[in-house]
Parts: sequence; C-alpha cells; structure tokens
Amino acid sequence: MSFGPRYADAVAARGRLCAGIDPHAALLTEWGLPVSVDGLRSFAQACVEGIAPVAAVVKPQVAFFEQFGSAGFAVLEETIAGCREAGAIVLSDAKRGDIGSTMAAYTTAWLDDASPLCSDAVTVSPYLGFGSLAPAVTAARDADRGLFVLARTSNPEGGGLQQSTVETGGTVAQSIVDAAAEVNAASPGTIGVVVGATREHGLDLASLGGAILSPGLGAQGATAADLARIFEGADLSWLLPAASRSILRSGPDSAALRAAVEATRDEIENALS
Ligand SMILES: O=c1ccn([C@@H]2O[C@H](COP(=O)(O)O)[C@@H](O)[C@H]2O)c(=O)[nH]1
Repeated sequence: MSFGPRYADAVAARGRLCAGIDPHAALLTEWGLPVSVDGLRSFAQACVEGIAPVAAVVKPQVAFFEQFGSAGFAVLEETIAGCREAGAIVLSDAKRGDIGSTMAAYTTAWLDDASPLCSDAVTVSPYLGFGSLAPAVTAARDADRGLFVLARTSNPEGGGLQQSTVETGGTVAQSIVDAAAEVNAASPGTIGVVVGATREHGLDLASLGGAILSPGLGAQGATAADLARIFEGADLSWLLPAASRSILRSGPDSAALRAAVEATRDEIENALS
C-alpha cells in the first residue's frame, strides 16, 4: 500500500497525533536516568512501550541520538524497529537536504529496506531547491514511503527566508507547498509538508493532497485551539499535530506516557471536530 493510504489508515485507527521521541538531557535527568547511552536506551525503550502502541505517528528526533555517535545510532535503530513493530508509522526527524547525488545516499539511509535506519518517512529540507530532493521523491514513491518537507517552520527565525518572495510572486514556503502538491497529484500523500502551529502561516494548503505535520504544540506554546484557527480552510483530515516534550514530561512510567498521548490526541480531536 502506498504511503498516503497507509498514513490515512493509521490516523483513522489512532487519531491525529505525531508523538515525538526527543531524549533531551534535561528529560533524561527528570526521568532519573544518566545522560549517557544507557540512559538514552532506557528512555527510548520506555517510549517504545508507552507511546508507539497508541500514537498513529512516532517521530524520533535524530539529533538526540546522533549526539552519542555510533552507539546513539544503534539505539535509534532499535527504537525505529520497536516503534514499527508496535504498529506506529515512524517518521524520522533527520531534516536531510543536499545536492541530488548526496541526497540519494541520505535516501538509502532513511528509506531503503536494507538500511537499519529504514523508516516509514523522513523529514527533508528543500532549501537547496525542491528539485534537489528528486532522488528522495522517486525513492519514496517507489518504496511506498513518505517525505515531510520543511515549508513554514515553527521557530521564530524561519520567517525571513520562508516568507520571502520568489520570482513568480508567491512566498518561498508557498512554492514548496505547490511543488509538493504537484508530486501528490500523481502519487497521493507521498509528500507531506511541515507547517508550525506557533503562528499564522499564510499558506494555501487546499491542493496539497498530503499530510501537514504541525509541530509546536505544548512546549513551544501552541494549543489545540490554535490549530483549528490556523488551519481553517485546509483539509483537516491531513493535519498531523506534533508534540514531544509536553508528552515526554509524563515519563518514565509507560502507562503515564500512554495516558499523555491519549489526552493530547483527544484534546486535538475535540478542537478539530
Ligand atoms: O518546524 C519545526 C520542525 C521540526 N520541529 C521538531 O519537532 C519537535 C518539537 O518538539 P517539542 O518538544 O514539542 O517542542 C522537535 O523535535 C523539533 O526539532 C519543530 O519543532 N519545528
């Protein structure tokens, strides 16, 4: 099954929420774990047990594993496999982007079955030009996997670049949404976009035909009520709000993590209904 219908099935079964696995040092300490590879492994294991069986999409933040080098990557591999086994769609938040020939290698790392990091989808940066993502677009389509392309990010610094105007008159962010929509017209749901929940985005998302990952809930200040306002007019069935720290602060108990996922999801579903 291609990524779009698979994603739609997961969200229909589990609700609209992407739960992040972001093992910040501060969270490891709050959970009573050492800031070490052993602490990282225990943290990730608790997330696999508490979050992955209930969240539609789980998003490991690669940076927090990468900071421990090869041992951290080994924990990430186990985490990806464990989350997929628990039935979650795994979106690895790696934000890769480079010239096309290098992009092909990133694509092998994150989307090829033979790779131990293979995920259902990966975040990518289009700021070397959307066309530079072509190897990833082709591979995602051929392997029934997904890409999530940064369009209008949740951080305050993104606007200067993302809101600037391109030759054709629209914003850079809108040009990325439009390029994603063009791919999705032939291959529905292959390309999602990232649009933060923290502010008005000014984008026309009506023709996207793919998921809208919206980080910023909780720790960055956005609320479920903000989502309904900011995404008015978009096809809300594609909206995928994301939260990490606000859920993870309930750990390390697996049952408490599970309850935090369910409460966040219910709040979102109520606000969007
Ligand atoms: O625009 C973006 C793109 C990605 N992120 C990532 O999402 C999570 C948010 O974590 P919180 O703890 O819920 O703030 C994190 O991994 C970011 O790197 C984003 O926040 N904004």
